[in-house]
Amino acid sequence: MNAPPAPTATKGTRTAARVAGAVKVYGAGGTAVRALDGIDVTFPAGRFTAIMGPSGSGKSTLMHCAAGLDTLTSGTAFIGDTELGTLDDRRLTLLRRDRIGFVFQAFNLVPTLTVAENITLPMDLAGRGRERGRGRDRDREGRSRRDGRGGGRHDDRHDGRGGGSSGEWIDALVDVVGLRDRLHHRPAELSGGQQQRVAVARAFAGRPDVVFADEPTGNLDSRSGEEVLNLLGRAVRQMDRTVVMVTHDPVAAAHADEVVFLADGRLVDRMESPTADRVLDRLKAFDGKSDGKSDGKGASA
Ligand SMILES: Nc1ncnc2c1ncn2[C@@H]1O[C@H](COP(=O)(O)OP(=O)(O)OP(=O)(O)O)[C@@H](O)[C@H]1O
Repeated sequence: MNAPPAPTATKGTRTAARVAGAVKVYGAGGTAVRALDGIDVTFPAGRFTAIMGPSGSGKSTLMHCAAGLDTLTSGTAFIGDTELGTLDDRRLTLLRRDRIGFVFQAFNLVPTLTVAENITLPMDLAGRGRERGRGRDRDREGRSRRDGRGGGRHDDRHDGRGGGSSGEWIDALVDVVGLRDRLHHRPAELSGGQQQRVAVARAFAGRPDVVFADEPTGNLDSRSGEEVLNLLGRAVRQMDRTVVMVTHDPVAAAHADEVVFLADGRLVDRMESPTADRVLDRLKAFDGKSDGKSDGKGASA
């Protein structure tokens, strides 16, 4: 077997998600809104990408269509090699469950379950034979790197460890999110930042192809928000995960490897290695342009 490539060599070479020619029109006739106006964008695996743009520029619509939560009016959306438009509702639901993680502004934890139970909930609901999940994941990732997740097969599901290599993964996640001493608490006993860290751990628990985060720090104070953003960054850089995050906040976007900018339903710019100041400057430039005539590429319904 070939030696696994160095992590940097794999960066940006696999595609976690992409849309091509993406158009989304809400409504019809005179009241139609063209929320996406022909977007081509690729979200590389193993990267943290932020989606930014003025209010109403189509960020959430892009995320929802890329994640299979909503359908495009025309164009295509892919998770890996799977074109979402070819899936019936059932297969789309399974794809979302098995291959995508979500983090929303509201933490959406189940109040009656412990932290550990919340983290493993999607896998438990799926009744995912951990064997099945593990095999699929291994097949997918084995191409690019050795996962080193083999191991014991004991199954103590609700202590946050789980069984076998999935358990080792959950175990590592619990440490990354810093929740080891909170595993048996209920969400109401946690701060907002801690609750969002549980939601982040839950999103990554099934080792999805990509985690989509929609304003994940919107309900948090800046310090807790910073912790959650650091966490997303660590998951990408230390655990080879993929994150696509919608945000209004240049400071949040600066945690990403790359920022894609939308304006009037179009992709207007990309920025590698962003800083908050550069992102802010770029947004100001849009504001100047979008007051009035946008940048000449404005969406028309
Ligand atoms: N369900 C809907 N029905 C009709 N129009 C919609 C719907 N959802 C979004 N829109 C419109 O589509 C456009 C893009 O909305 P979207 O929420 O994607 O933008 P956004 O960049 O995420 O905005 P914000 O930053 O304010 O959340 C807006 O003009 C919005 O009013």
